[in-house]
Amino acid sequence: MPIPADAPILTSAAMRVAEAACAAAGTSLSELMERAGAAVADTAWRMAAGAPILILCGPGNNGGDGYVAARLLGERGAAVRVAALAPPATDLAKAARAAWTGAVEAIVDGLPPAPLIVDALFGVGLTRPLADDLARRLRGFADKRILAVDVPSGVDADGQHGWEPPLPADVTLALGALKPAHVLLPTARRCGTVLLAPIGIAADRTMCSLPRQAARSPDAGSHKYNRGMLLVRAGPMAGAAALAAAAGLRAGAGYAVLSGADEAPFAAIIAEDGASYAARLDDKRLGAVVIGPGYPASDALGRDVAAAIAAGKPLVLDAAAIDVALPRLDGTPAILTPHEGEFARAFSDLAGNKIERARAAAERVGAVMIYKGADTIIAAPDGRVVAAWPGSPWLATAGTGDVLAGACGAMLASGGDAFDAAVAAVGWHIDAARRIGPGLVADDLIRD
Ligand SMILES: NC(=O)C1=CN([C@@H]2O[C@H](COP(=O)(O)OP(=O)(O)OC[C@H]3O[C@@H](n4cnc5c(N)ncnc54)[C@H](OP(=O)(O)O)[C@@H]3O)[C@@H](O)[C@H]2O)[C@@H](O)CC1
Ligand SMILES: [K+]
Repeated sequence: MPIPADAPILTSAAMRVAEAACAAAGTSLSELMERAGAAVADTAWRMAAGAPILILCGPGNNGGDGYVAARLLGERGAAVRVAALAPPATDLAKAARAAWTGAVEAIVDGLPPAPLIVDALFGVGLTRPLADDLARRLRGFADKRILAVDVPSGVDADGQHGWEPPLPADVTLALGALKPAHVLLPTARRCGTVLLAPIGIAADRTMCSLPRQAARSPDAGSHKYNRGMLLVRAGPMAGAAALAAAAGLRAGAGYAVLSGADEAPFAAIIAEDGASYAARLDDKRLGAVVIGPGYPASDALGRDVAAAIAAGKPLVLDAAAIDVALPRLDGTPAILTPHEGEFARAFSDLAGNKIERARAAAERVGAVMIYKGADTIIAAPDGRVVAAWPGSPWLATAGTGDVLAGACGAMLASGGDAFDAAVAAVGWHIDAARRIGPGLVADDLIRD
């Protein structure tokens, strides 16, 4: 289920702002609809490969895009039919309907299907779940190829309601920008391959999909300390911290110390007993501290986290270390990596979709949040968001969170912005998982 990299994500309200800005800058809304319809027609043309196409049009501008696409496909010689749910209700959709000279069938039981169905029923203007009889009729097309215009109809584009569409798409053509529903579960799974038609909208980029990761190569002036010196503090389950330290080296740290452990997976990692932890925290060359992997809540964890915060080093906090650190962070640069259960425990009062909750948590704590899951969201206190859907399903296995924490440590230790470090670490983690694929165990991520 690929999705365009580094693409803007806009809510329906932000789409309307962008649309108005376009109009103010001289591009009419009918021109935008023409561009949208042309992009739908191109995609449908390729997907149909000569087979007949049935376009289902709704009453709003999503339906308007469908009528424009029908006209353009007809002009190209495609075998295209149109069926409408209701007459067009907006001026733009009325004009698009009027320019379609073919027949308009009704969406009723027994409507003959076509090998390709274009779903132009509802886009960002959906305000409630679909009526039962419409949902039932749409389910009847489930064995056809489905191209959804903007979002699969029935989906709440803003991702506030997890309404699932009766007709999941093989391809969804997002118009102008991605929408939260394309990157958040459960709806992201129903969008198929997501493509983006830019249509000339100047979209705000505060919220984007995960960018492609450039290879991070050391340069001629690099040495082990300026590539990033990383300290991983082990708890009772030292294996998890060892995974984090090894991942830190693999992700590009120049030097990794594993404090409080007898052995490490690589000879290149300095494994030492916990007594020197305080001295390590004082080391001026130290770039970041990772604490939490394999370290359940205890007085010792509280002391170790407090010492790390007092040292003022950039922190990566995972698992129980998140709860311990929250009341004390107070401006320390940090990346927090909660999974669903940890997030719910720490931020049980926050409401909204996953993006909004991640953002609110980051703002409250003043630290970067990597809210993990198949639809990982990275949020900064200043409102920036990167959505990492679809990740790799092979990461759903023990130890991969420890590896991510170590990768965050490496990116943070090399200096720079904590949000950029978190994005780079999530990207590194997903790329590594995709290279390995079936049968992945967390240890594979640190091998090569
Ligand atoms: N933004 C842009 O830059 C561009 C946007 N473009 C396109 O416009 C789309 C947005 O269009 P839109 O705002 O007209 O809304 P849309 O999704 O067609 O539906 C609204 C209609 O549906 C109705 N309705 C709602 N829920 C319903 C339900 N459950 N069951 C039944 N009816 C329901 C609602 O009526 P009401 O709620 O008043 O009853 C209203 O009549 C966008 O996704 C993209 O495709 C492009 O053309 C170009 C550039
Ligand atoms: K649609």
